[in-house]
Amino acid sequence: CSSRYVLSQMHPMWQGPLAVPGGDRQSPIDIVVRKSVFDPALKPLTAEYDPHTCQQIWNNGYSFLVEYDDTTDKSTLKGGPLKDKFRLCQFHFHWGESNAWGSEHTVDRRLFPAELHIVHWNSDKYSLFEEAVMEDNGLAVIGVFLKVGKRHEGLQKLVDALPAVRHKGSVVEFNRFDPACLLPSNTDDYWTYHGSLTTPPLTEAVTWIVMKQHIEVSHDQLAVFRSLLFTSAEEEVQKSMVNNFRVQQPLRGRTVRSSFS
Ligand SMILES: NS(=O)(=O)c1nccs1
Ligand SMILES: [Zn+2]
Repeated sequence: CSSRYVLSQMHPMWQGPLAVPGGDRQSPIDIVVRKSVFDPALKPLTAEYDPHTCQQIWNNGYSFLVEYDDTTDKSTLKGGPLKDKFRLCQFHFHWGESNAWGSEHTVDRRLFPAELHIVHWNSDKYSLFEEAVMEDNGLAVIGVFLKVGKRHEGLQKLVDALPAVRHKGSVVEFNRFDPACLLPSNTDDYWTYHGSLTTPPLTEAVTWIVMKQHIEVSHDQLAVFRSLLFTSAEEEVQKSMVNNFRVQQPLRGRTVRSSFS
């Protein structure tokens, strides 16, 4: 998908000083469970992904993106808090150098070792990711927390391909991967709120859908994530790709809704 347009504007210093003008719905945030509001109108999510739309894995110098062909509506997300149909574009992760931290969202301040983001754009309203990324109702991102435990069999195919994209800028062909295998068994229980991309351009275009149930991956699988590099092959000093998460942002009066009571 064309999220490379968005992510290629990355620069390491975006973490801190970059204030988004008028940014009052930034992400990530801490989800305070007792302050979330149960909304019985929230529906179950319907994710229908065609594994054949999987195209490649790309190290963009910030994370590794598994990118999908988003020129048709073959892989879509609807339901949940969404009114429109959203097209799968890519998924990626954020993680720490240690298992003690790494996620972007937290639940009652609890940190997880990593967080999966499955990125979709509103194909009922827009015709390209680049357009949707600038609009309020443009994107829907599913967030799933990762915990260290038993090995995730579905993830292993992706883990085995990662050494081929060790350096920033590398791409490897990657086919037939269904991101649904990375969703928790229960996708009916989630929190949802309006926020932003957590990497540049940080636009406030995202309906966040954060799963209550986490998935488990093994310590060794997470170690392969940490073997990736922020730096390209040409750079003298190689830097491990770790701690690629944004600092938490103020809630600014937003309400986080829950699909469960
Ligand atoms: N980390 S994120 O899912 O908010 C994202 N940033 C840019 C494209 S997708
Ligand atoms: Zn992300």
